Amino acid sequence: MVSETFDPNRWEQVEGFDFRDITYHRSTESGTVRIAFDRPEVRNAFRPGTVDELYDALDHAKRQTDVGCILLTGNGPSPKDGGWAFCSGGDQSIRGDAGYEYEGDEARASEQGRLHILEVQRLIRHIPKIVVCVVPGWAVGGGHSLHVVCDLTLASEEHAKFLQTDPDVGSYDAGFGSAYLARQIGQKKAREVFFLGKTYSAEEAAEMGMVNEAVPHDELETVALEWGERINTKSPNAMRMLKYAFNMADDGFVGQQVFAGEATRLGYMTDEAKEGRDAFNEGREPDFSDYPWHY
Ligand SMILES: CC(C)(COP(=O)(O)OP(=O)(O)OC[C@H]1O[C@@H](n2cnc3c(N)ncnc32)[C@H](O)[C@@H]1OP(=O)(O)O)[C@@H](O)C(=O)NCCC(=O)NCCSC(=O)CCC(=O)c1ccccc1C(=O)O
Repeated sequence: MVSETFDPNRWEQVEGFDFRDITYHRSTESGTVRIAFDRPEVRNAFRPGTVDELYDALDHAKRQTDVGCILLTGNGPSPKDGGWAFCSGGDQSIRGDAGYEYEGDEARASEQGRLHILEVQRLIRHIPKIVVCVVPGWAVGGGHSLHVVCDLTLASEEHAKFLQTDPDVGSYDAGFGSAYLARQIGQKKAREVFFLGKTYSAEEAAEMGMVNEAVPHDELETVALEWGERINTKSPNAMRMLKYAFNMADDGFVGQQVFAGEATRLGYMTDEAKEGRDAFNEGREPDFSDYPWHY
């Protein structure tokens, strides 16, 4: 069993990977993929290998031109105590003095401690698809930050709980996890999340504006798939440009660069740009006289 909320009839495993800490499936019905943390016995805490796998799956999903939606979730429940989690952040049991350390992998044992979940955050931020965080239980610490950076969040009414423990363990996501959270729920509330470390239900998180919808636990993945189907009916160009437009105001020159890159791609697709390319390759002056100065 992948997860109690997972319907095996609606998914097929993506071939070519041998993941240990995550699962990766593609919908049999729409251009939606499902990537899930698979360490339910530790509330889906991530270790460096988990982060590597997550990055690889997201990067693979990014390159599928018939996929418009990525569901990021956590498998469960825990076989130990039945508890549910999306993700409880960095695995504290393998945290070294300078980051999280590879374990059980002698080839990588000599590597520096890693803090590369931030690379995953940036990939989610810039991936030209809609990423929906599907929260079946705890979203805590670095797991909370991951939900913040996703485009949408759907949560289990009964089991989802949102909590920031970063300062309890001497950690601080001073990027999207905090500053972008403040954009979503306001400065006072975001400071409350970190400075008081209260636990919020799915309903409270929706009221605060950091969750889009809370639905019954049994319907969580059905609704998530419906969202995926809905997203996939829309224009890929429009969705990509909108995502980058939403990001741009907060992302400075990097946001502008990502948006502008897509604008350049659209430009390349025009006959006008092709004339410039063809003229160069044919060794002649370009003739743009057929192309209007649009206003
Ligand atoms: C998540 C809890 C609130 C759940 O509480 P509860 O339901 O009562 O369950 P427990 O009995 O506590 O836990 C069950 C079981 O799971 C183990 N476990 C839970 N979380 C973790 C974890 N994060 N690491 C390791 N193990 C974990 C727990 O020990 C139990 O094991 P047993 O053997 O059964 O006893 C609660 O568990 C909790 O508070 N967990 C800790 C949450 C936490 O503090 N997470 C770390 C926050 S810091 C972080 O994530 C930094 C990472 C990060 O994103 C980052 C930030 C800035 C720069 C870089 C980075 C980066 O790249 O990493």
